[in-house]
Amino acid sequence: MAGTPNHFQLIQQFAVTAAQMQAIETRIFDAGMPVAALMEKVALNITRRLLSILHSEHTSTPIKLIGVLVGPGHNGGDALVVARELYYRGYGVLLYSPFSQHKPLTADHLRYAASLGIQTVEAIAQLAHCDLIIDGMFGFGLERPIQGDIAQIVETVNSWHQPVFSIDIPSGIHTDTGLVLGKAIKATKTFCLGLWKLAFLQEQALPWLGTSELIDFDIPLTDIHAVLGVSPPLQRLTPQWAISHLPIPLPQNTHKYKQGHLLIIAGSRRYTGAALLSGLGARASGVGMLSIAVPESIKPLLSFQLPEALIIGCPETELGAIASIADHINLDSYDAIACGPGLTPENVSLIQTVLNSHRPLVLDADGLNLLAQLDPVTTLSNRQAATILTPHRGEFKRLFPQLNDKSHSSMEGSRAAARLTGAVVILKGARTCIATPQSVIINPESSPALARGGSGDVLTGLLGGLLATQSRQSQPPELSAQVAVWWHSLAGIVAAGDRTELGVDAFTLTKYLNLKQLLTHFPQFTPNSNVPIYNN
Ligand SMILES: NC(=O)C1=CN([C@@H]2O[C@H](COP(=O)(O)OP(=O)(O)OC[C@H]3O[C@@H](n4cnc5c(N)ncnc54)[C@H](O)[C@@H]3O)[C@@H](O)[C@H]2O)[C@@H](O)CC1
Ligand SMILES: Nc1ncnc2c1ncn2[C@@H]1O[C@H](COP(=O)(O)OP(=O)(O)O)[C@@H](O)[C@H]1O
Ligand SMILES: [K+]
Repeated sequence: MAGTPNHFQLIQQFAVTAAQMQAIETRIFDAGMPVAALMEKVALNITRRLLSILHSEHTSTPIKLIGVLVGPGHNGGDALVVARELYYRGYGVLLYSPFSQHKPLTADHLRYAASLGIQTVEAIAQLAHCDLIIDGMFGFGLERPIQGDIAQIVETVNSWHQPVFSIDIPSGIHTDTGLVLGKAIKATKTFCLGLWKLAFLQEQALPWLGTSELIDFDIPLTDIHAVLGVSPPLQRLTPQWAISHLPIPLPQNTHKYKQGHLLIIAGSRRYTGAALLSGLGARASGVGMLSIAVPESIKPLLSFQLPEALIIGCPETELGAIASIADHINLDSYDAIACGPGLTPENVSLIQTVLNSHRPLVLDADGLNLLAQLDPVTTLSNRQAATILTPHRGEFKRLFPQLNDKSHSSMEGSRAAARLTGAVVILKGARTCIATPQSVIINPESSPALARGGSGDVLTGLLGGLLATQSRQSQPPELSAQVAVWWHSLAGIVAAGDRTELGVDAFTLTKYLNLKQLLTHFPQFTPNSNVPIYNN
């Protein structure tokens, strides 16, 4: 039935540590699934996917000979089953295992492979002429840094040019932190097994993971819930979730004010474009009414570019920043306020006025830099209405110097900031985290095409618009944050697909926010379908 998620779609929302994955596997084994049977199932699923890639993708060299790195544990066991299957499908296969000891199941598969006549080589150099390398050295059982001979092997493989497909995780990457333990295989593609591991959500791991995909092996949802809880505090943001919470279709009897009225406070004589880009982001959100407060001198430009918006000219400072909110503006009459892009850090009293309002508020860019000059924790804790902060790493450090611990991941940092302030914290980057005091949701897919001036301003407008509409419908602010982050990054991905990663300036990005065009990529999901995130 359309809109009913299947197992593969349902498990996309979870992310696990090595310990959680082990606990889930233990439950499966305790319930009676034989370890060897599960290994066979997992590896056959990997093989099926691998073969479909080998048959469909145009590689510069046809893949005939495949080198397989075999570790001492069950990651090595998986690799050996894959190797055996590839051998039977007619591929040349060379095994290399630089370990004297293997777990019993892995040792059995190694022995069986030898009995079939699959060749084992004695030196890594003998794999140099393989067309593809499969990395089955270490998975989530990596427990100490890779050193010595194994480190040399990893370096040698990384110096080659053929594709490398890693099983579960590139060997050497820590499953939880995504950090390199000593040395790590640089994969072209990684087949993550069963459930997404935390490393796949950590920016530092991205250069090693290559493209990544999940290989499902039907882990029962009851086991996942038993280990992670029914509402896990850490989740992945999925298209299904975001699409099901888009505020469409509109009620037939709605009117423009019911669809929310957003006030954007942005821009200066120096940063005109920031106000415009936020306005265009808000336009794409479909918000019912849009007002934009800017310094008087840039009002004509905004009026020309956004004819549907109400542009409010404000008194300005000598340098062309907003000096004060125009007298006739009642901040509390809007459904939401988005404040910050292009303001300049000149006027702290402006941000104080905005913070004193009783409306849901998005603070971005100079709005955050101005907030940093106040006491952010006390100021935000005292706010009556919802606040959403959208810092990038630099702004985050200025706002929360007390959380500036380099060992903190984005997920830990954003969660700590949300707990300190009560705000929703969107910590932007390649893997944007959306934190509330209770939970963190991470956007697992984006495009580096967005790493470009002005794309954050677009997000602020889009988010502000959604917040104005959805707060009218009593939706929690984090929901608007999640939908906006997903929508914005999908626009970046699709735009980069059409125009290359260099072709996505912020203005072009606003054109790609066209929802109809974006939804064609997910015909299986229905907007506003109210699917609970932990539906099973
Ligand atoms: N039971 C199964 O068949 C399943 C297997 N899976 C596979 O099993 C893997 C986990 O298996 P294991 O728990 O055996 O762990 P691994 O195969 O990841 O590695 C553990 C082995 O490596 C050794 N080791 C760890 N760090 C080392 C280092 N730095 N240098 C040298 N040796 C080191 C350990 O002593 C141990 O022998 C997963 O990543 C996955 O590939 C699961 O994905 C699915 C279910
Ligand atoms: N490497 C990357 N991959 C994916 N998205 C990125 C990357 N770098 C930045 N982004 C996204 O681009 C946007 C940049 O926002 P921001 O830094 O505020 O830029 P600006 O202030 O110029 O508008 C954010 O949404 C961020 O998540
Ligand atoms: K691996």
